[in-house]
Amino acid sequence: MAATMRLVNRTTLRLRMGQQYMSFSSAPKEKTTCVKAAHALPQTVKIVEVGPRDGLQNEKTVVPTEAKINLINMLSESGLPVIEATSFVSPKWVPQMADQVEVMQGISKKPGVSYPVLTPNLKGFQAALKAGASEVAIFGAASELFSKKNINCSVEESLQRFEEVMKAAKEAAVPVRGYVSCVVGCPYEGQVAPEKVAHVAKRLYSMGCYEISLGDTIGVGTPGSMTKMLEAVTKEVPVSALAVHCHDTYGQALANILIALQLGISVVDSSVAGLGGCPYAQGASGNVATEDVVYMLHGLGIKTGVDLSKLMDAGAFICRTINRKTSSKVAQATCKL
Ligand SMILES: CC(C)(COP(=O)([O-])OP(=O)([O-])OC[C@H]1O[C@@H](n2cnc3c(N)ncnc32)[C@H](O)[C@@H]1OP(=O)([O-])[O-])[C@@H](O)C(=O)NCCC(=O)NCCSC(=O)C[C@@](C)(O)CC(=O)[O-]
Repeated sequence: MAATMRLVNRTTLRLRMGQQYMSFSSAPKEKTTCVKAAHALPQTVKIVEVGPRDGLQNEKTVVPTEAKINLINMLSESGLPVIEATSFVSPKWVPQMADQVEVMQGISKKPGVSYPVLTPNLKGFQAALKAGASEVAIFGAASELFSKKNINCSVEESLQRFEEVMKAAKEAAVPVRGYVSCVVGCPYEGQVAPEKVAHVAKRLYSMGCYEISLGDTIGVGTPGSMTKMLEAVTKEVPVSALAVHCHDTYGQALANILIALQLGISVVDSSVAGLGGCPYAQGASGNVATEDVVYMLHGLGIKTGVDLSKLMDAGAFICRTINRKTSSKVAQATCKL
């Protein structure tokens, strides 16, 4: 037993990223980490459902537009306040999102629900506006190599592009959310320094993003590394303007979300049935399942406004349609597959 424990402690976790293996040695550095300022948990949490975009963008076979529209409509009926619907990116880069206009025009927009879309540049922003989007998200990264692979420019160049989007968005009175990807680890660079994340988050906030979503794109974060990263970011951006976006590759997402809640964050991104992954971060698994987040939050007495049963119906629908097994533990446990 003791020998096994020593072995586990020495184990370097490896995440397969295409042909590369990045190492994330964990335990020793994190032993000294503790949550310094635990806030009272929030009474309500806003869940940002990213399944129709982040969840589906990585599917290899094209998901029929009608199925995407049905999924979004079912999610709207479950009480979710925000549903990221699609992205206005190049169809050459992400073919799965090529039907963005049809999706935006086909969904039944429920009053009170917002349907943001991703826009990497001015071209995407203008197309999104024309298709009826009333909220957009720009997406940067804390890692140079990921930025290059994902949006074909450096971090600084991306921030300059985003300034153009922000200017146009201000003129059109469109709210803009900002993402920072790779907030604890990058598939190409390994560990990412919390200061880099804080720098990009601050820039996005300063240019006018009303909310900054911190993405553990490849799901390597632990409560230790999340705490360090969040402590750095909260020095630069008010906690009320932060969200967390956790992928669940190493099964740490719920623990990481709980850490974020304890630090005062009350906006959580998640994906129904735990679908997803980023096309430019091969090997990373989907987002934390929305069903599991809702179950945990309700168990903590935190209000979300989400009807778990209707949410699970939406998860079951999309899993049947794309012939995938749900990653939601709650759906598995209740046999809503
Ligand atoms: C940003 C670009 C376009 C740069 O790509 P580029 O090739 O450098 O762009 P370009 O300006 O040189 O233009 C090349 C072609 O793309 C067109 N183009 C240019 N812009 C657009 C646009 N907006 N919509 C449609 N078409 C566009 C443009 O018109 C031209 O067309 P062509 O003349 O060759 O026919 C490209 O790299 C791209 O689309 N990348 C998107 C990648 C992506 O969507 N990744 C997944 C989302 S990020 C993510 O998942 C992480 C996140 C947010 O979830 C958080 C987390 O988990 O951490």
